[in-house]
Amino acid sequence: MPTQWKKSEQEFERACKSIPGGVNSPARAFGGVGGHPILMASGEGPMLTDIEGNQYIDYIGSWGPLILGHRHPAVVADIEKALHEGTTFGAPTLRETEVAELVVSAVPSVEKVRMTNSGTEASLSAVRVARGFTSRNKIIKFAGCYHGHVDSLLVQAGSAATTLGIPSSPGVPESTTSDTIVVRYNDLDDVKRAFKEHPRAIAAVLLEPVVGNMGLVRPKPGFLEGLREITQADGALLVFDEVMTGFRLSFGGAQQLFGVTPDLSILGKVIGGGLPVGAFGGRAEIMDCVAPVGAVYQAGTLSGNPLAMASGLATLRQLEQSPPYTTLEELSSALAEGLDQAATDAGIVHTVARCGSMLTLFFNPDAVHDYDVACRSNTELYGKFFWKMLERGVYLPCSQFEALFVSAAHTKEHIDQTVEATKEVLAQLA
Ligand SMILES: Cc1ncc(COP(=O)(O)O)c(C=O)c1O
Ligand SMILES: N[C@H](C=O)CCC(=O)O
Repeated sequence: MPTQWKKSEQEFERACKSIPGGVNSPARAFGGVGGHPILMASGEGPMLTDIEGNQYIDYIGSWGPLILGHRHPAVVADIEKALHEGTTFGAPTLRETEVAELVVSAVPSVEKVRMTNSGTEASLSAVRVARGFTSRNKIIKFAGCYHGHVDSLLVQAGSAATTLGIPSSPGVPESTTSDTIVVRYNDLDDVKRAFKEHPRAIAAVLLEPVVGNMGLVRPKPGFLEGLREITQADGALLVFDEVMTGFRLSFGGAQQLFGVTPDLSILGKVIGGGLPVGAFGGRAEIMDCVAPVGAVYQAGTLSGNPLAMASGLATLRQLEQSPPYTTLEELSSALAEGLDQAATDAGIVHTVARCGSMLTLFFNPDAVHDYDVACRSNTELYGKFFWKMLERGVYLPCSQFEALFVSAAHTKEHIDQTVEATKEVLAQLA
């Protein structure tokens, strides 16, 4: 390790003695780029500072939640206020209703919403509700989509499962995944085939409407609309996992951007503004299946806890009152164009994919529209690119199979600096 990361190396080795792989989530382990993770100490706006004082322009934003950047003053102030009132009561609070009302007003599919502590919890609860509501068991998921570490969905999952080459995890019994049908993203024929094989047996089609977990992959025109038609015709539920895209691609998420309304939505990341939150919501008749109104059991000691609700509420209010989406679009499109041009100038085979403030520079000759194409990317080159960018103070995803996130705290100067660094690095790697 270069000398500026000596302390990180030592501290990471120390962590490995008491934490599996030294990390509390495998996506942070640098498995896709080699070497040790850098331990971070603080964040401010779009910048991260590591434990040795090195600074980075941060394009991770904690893997998506920090759309306003680190320590946005309005978010910090509301968390501090909540902290002084009490961290948890195990009883309903006003903030929970306020967050729920905001989500209902913003997200087209959501008439009622239940809070959880993570996207994983929200996904597993949404699947249970879909099964309870339809009295069917089978679930369609798409190769390369990631919905958290839910047993029944941990099949050909994207994110670190792809980075680390774990197509299906030991510890997940076949009996748990036998009702999971995996089909190809952006391939309506594959979906139709599954419905033909299992008529009126499929509870839900679950997907990331824009995928962030095999790198950024956009839905082809007509794909989401096609899924809406197929599910409606069969009586299956359409479930959008908007943990990454919710409140990021627009205030109403990908469903608002693409004009396709699912039956259920899964939320996380931005909705917690950097504290642990997930949520699932949908039409009232479906959500009323959930206990205590209905019989589908779902619960959580700390669900909707005051600190997380304060952080989420402050973030959502900020997004509603000063929408950053036009600025995010401008910054992100300038970044995508800059990366594209830098790779073209260096003569490096690549393709850039972007939707709003999420994007990926794939070292891949083909437009990436599904998992198989994504997996043909040059991950070795990506690893070299990642480290050289880090040396220049740009913190990118530590895997080819993760998206990069631009925040409202980034400025044109940060984007220009990043593009300059990319030009230098790719010229060296050509
Ligand atoms: C689309 C998607 N769904 C679900 C999850 C799971 O969320 P969490 O990590 O909060 O459990 C993630 C991220 O991890 C995600 O990106
Ligand atoms: N891609 C993952 C989720 O979005 C990254 C976060 C994690 O699993 O730690």
